[in-house]
Amino acid sequence: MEERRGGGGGGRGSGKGPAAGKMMSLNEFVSSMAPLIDLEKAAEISAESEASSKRKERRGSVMPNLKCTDAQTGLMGKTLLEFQPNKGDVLPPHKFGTHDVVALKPNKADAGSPALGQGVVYRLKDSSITVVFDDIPEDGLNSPLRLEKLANEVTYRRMKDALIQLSKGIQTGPSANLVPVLFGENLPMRSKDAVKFSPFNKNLDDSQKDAISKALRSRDAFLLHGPPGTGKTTTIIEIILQEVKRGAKILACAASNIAVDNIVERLSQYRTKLVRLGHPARLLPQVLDSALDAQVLRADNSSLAGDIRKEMKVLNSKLLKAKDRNTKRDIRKELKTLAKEERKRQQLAVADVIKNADVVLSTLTGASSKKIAGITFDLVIIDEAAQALEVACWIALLKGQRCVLAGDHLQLPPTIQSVEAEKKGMGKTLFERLTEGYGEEITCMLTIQYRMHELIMNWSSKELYNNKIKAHSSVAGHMLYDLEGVNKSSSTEPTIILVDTTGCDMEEVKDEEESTMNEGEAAVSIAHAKLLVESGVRAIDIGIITPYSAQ
Ligand SMILES: Nc1ncnc2c1ncn2[C@@H]1O[C@H](COP(=O)(O)OP(=O)(O)OP(=O)(O)O)[C@@H](O)[C@H]1O
Repeated sequence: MEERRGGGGGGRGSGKGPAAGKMMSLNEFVSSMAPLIDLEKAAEISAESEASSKRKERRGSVMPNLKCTDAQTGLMGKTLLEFQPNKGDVLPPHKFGTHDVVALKPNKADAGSPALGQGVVYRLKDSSITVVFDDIPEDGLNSPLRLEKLANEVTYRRMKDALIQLSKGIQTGPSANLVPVLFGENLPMRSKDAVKFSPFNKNLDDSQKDAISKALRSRDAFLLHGPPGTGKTTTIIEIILQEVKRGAKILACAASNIAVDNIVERLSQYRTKLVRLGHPARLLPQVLDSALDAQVLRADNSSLAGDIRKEMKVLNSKLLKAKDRNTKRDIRKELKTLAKEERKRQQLAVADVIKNADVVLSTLTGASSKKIAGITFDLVIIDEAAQALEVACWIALLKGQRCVLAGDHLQLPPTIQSVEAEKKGMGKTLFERLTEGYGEEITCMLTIQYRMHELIMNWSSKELYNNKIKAHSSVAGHMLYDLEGVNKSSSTEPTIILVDTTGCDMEEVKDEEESTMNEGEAAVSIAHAKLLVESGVRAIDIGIITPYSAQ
């Protein structure tokens, strides 16, 4: 049995539901978002590439004058190149991070000149940077080189593609029933009876169990509202396990690689058949075993492909030695047939791994991978959905019949670079839009938090969550001096210290990139951190956060 939420009326196939009118229509969404994607793309590209080479060096998005010091094959057959500075022992100051997409160019090449290769940053040390390339750049590696951080244009193309698909192909696609609900044309539905389940995680609290039961009842869209530390990811893991148990095939996504890896890591503790899509250089080492490339390498079809490659190597050396034209022609023909067979075997191996997986995990943009094109998922789960652009969510949502979005729209929204795109609504998330449109009909909020002392929690609980959050007894009164080796002192006894620096002659200044800093306040933070270390707190357990990079 099924019931429709929102008080009878309207509903699937019967025209507009009551939510229509207050929710944005599909047409409005598509026509307003398309130009905003262009604005955002232009903002990112101009930030990265319009600056002069020297300015980019100063900003740290170009690393000049490097030498290639090591080349290795590894990481699932890909090539790892290590670079070190030509002058001195340490890399210049830079803003490169692991996972960044970079272009390798001759050091003196013009700004727009073609790259020797494009890769992903794999490892960073003070003295070297290691980049993974799918193919080894053929030449130029012996001369001075530079690396340039690239703007990620692919992401914008994928978002545009999702918009195009959304505007035309939705009547027949996997998400044909979901789309009208997410645009307020049909009302959300759920099965009439509560769903009973036997949890895999025996520690779940009542608010988590309630949310899981409601998610399992939902026939289309469900929102899991998780304030900080309330076990949103813990709850998602249980939803995935319960859905797999009842035979669902799931696509689990998040905007960032790190959030996806977090789910992979926690899910790997159970016996779930899962596969993680994405470039191996972008994955945490502890999830590499779940990576598609790793599973493909272990597959039968893949070892057949390997045998074919060996055969091709032998033929290639024969070809080099062959003198007779006819022999050469025959070898080339055979090589062509083998190459075709090798590609087919690789594709079969990939398709097998994906077909056998109950849970496929990727970033939202990664969900546009050809490897899962044409696959329908029973459920699409998006973690950190309140920090993801709605257009990016659609890349994944178009592949699913139902969705669970987990997040907290009362925390920070996604970062938008273009001021105009932000003003025109690009940062409004699907999570927030659905919360406004359907509210509690499709939402469940987790209410017990497992991270903060209750004095820290009280402010946000009161201001943002209607006083509904309770601290679990394991954390409600925990103190720094409860940690092993930490003494009671004036710095470890207080739960919160607010330092008012007004009138202390601590003025803000701007650095050359117009980023703000305040040396006096930095000194206060450092002094406090030192006091904590003197009281026995491990330096590695202290975090210092500031809103500006210069600070
Ligand atoms: N029912 C529970 N019993 C005990 N500990 C729990 C429970 N649920 C969650 N936790 C713990 O609380 C912490 C936060 O959980 P989790 O990472 O799932 O929350 P989250 O809401 O996703 O976090 P974030 O605020 O970072 O988004 C973790 O250390 C987790 O092990």
